[in-house]
Amino acid sequence: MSEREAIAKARRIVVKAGSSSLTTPEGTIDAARIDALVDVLAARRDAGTEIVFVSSGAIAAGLGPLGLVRRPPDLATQQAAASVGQGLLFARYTSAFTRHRITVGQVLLTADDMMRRSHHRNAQRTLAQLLALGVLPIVNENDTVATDEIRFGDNDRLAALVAHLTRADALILLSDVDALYTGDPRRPGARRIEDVRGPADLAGVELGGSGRVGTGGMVTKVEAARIAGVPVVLTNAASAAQALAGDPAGTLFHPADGRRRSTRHLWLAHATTGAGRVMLDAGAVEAVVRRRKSLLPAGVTGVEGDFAAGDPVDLCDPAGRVVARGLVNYDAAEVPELMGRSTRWLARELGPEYEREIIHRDDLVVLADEGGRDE
Ligand SMILES: Nc1ncnc2c1ncn2[C@@H]1O[C@H](COP(=O)(O)OP(=O)(O)O)[C@@H](O)[C@H]1O
Ligand SMILES: N[C@@H](CCC(=O)OP(=O)(O)O)C(=O)O
Repeated sequence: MSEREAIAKARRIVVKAGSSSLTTPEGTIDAARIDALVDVLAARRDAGTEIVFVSSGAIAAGLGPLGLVRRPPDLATQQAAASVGQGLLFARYTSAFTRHRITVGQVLLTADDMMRRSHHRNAQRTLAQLLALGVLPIVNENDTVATDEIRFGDNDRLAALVAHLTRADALILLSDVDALYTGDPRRPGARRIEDVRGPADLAGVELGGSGRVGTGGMVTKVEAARIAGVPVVLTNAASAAQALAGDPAGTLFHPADGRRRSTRHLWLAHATTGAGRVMLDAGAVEAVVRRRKSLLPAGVTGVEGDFAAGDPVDLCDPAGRVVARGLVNYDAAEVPELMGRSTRWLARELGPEYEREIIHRDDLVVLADEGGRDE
């Protein structure tokens, strides 16, 4: 079965629509386009496929009501716009889907919900229960509380992680361009790309920035396709029906073979940046990278940055190369006192709570797997 056929037959699909497909240049909801898209999603739902809809547009839809003409640069005004726009957006979805007798449920996620184990399980359970109850979940980032440090910003990577979280069979990314091009299609000479089977198909492709109201441009869409682990179609909202039907619309990203990684690990590897750096000696690199062990204080030689317990941090080898990323169990200020010490010594001298590892192996992702990263 081809991947297009697999999309046509998929039992569960995540569909993501970008701000530019849902809002007008005046910063209001584009009711006609929303209704048209809802008709397409409802038709596929009625045919028996579970749909999880990831909708951007909260910030863009809040601009008009606040008298703003363009996306504000500061986070506080973006958060305020999202607060206004998300309510309007969801009200529109509720009435549009109700015409099809489909009940919708609003799910607002933060990056933490993808990363921290307890939050992650919670989000997974909620989405599974909504689907089990026949509800169509409509997901967005919880922009009103997301701060710059813990923010996805774009919904492309969020949609890819939601595809993992819900074990969807396919991901459809709807934008204001009908496909991926060899360069920004607003400039002459850009050619359309039908299929992306691996990094070689992206060699020389210029992944430009976003359009009028979107975030991330093509970079985050290609990143989303890389981490989704299922077939991904990138096209415009007007071609949503063809994309869902498995017809040749937009660009098809074929999933890479190989083991599927957990959503949390994908998030750590692809969607976070380290809040600081922890330097490892050669023995610790060997333990973490080769033997997939937890990072113990004994193998730490230094620390940089001002992170707090629970933050993602980069782990560097003695040459300064980032080899792994993980959720750290200590604040940056605590680490120097623990470095080079055995956990037994620390427990005896400082108390049993210091027996814990710097990073537990379940909270670690080895970036050397990805060919390493020099940062
Ligand atoms: N190589 C490329 N192929 C297609 N579109 C591109 C490319 N480089 C940049 N773009 C631009 O990316 C924009 C879509 O990204 P974005 O504005 O973030 O969309 P959305 O709001 O749908 O997420 C398009 O308007 C397009 O002009
Ligand atoms: N969560 C944000 C999404 C930000 C954004 O612009 O995303 P996108 O249009 O998908 O590139 C919102 O609803 O405004």
